[in-house]
Amino acid sequence: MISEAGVRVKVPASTANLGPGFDTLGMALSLYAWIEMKPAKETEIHLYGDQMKGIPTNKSNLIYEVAQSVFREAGVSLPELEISMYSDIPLTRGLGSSASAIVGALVAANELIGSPLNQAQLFDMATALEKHPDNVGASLFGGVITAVWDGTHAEYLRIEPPIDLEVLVAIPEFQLSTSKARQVLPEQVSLEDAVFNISRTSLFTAAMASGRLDLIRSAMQDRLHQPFRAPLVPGMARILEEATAHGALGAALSGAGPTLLALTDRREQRGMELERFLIEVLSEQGIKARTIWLNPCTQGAQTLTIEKGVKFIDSIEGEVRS
Ligand SMILES: Nc1ncnc2c1ncn2[C@@H]1O[C@H](COP(=O)(O)OP(=O)(O)OP(=O)(O)O)[C@@H](O)[C@H]1O
Ligand SMILES: N[C@@H](CCO)C(=O)O
Repeated sequence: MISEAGVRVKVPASTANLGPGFDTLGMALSLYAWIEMKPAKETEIHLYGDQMKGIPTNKSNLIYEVAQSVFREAGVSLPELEISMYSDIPLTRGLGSSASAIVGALVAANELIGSPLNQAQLFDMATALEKHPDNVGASLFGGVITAVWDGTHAEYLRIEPPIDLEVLVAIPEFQLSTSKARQVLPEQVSLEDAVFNISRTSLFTAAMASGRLDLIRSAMQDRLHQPFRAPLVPGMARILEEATAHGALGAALSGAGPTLLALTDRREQRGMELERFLIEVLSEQGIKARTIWLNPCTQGAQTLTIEKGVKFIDSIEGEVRS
């Protein structure tokens, strides 16, 4: 049954890899995008917020295309849609903007036609579109996700993030597409490096599950992608090496970058020092960056009630401010 009133979905940003868990680990973050979808006579796409610049407003828009893939899968025809989107998630910076758009569109489109697809089907579709399950798993389910993908089917386990875990991100002004950041990776790795990463990914997952923040420092080391991506983000190698001396539990490139992410223990209160360190190192390399303190987001994509008579952007602005 199609909802004529439309649906609204709020979806979190995410960070992928968390150091060693390349294409495997993800964590949802308290930075959001909102998507509203309604049946329409003629397709209209309204994009709001500074982050949406340059995104197409015709049927080539990712949200529209993903929605149509849900309708095809469910055997429903709904070619004309009114889509509104507001996002605080910066594009092409390593905070899962494409994953949040894909997940938001899948969840909204499915809800719009009465939820014929289950969560596992949505996760498989999201992973097939994004090509790896880490960001989409975190945006769909919230929390910390460890996931595998066999090319058809994705499996995951969701871990509740430790309560004292806090996240500092330094978001450089420049963009770095995932495809560019994947092109620099080697096709083969040594057994030694594979073992290095498997052991740390396992330790990170277990540390999250048991609240052992003290293990994060060793667990966040990586040899599979960060060393090769370091030249793309000047200052990154020093930040990854020295962040723990400035109050971080551990640091990583967020997703494919260029955002750098530090995990902290909110009880330790060394945030200012860490923030200054990240900004200074990037600035020495001529890179302007803004920092944001975030929390792990425990809730994945959620459907919100649409208030009658209130414009999309007015109600979202109310929610962003509150
Ligand atoms: N709301 C949206 N509508 C349409 N296209 C979008 C939207 N959000 C993201 N995209 C597309 O996704 C691209 C960014 O994807 P990319 O994987 O390169 O970076 P990211 O998802 O921000 O970072 P990462 O995957 O490293 O966490 C944008 O350039 C844009 O083409
Ligand atoms: N695991 C992916 C995340 C970015 O989408 C990568 O590092 O390329």
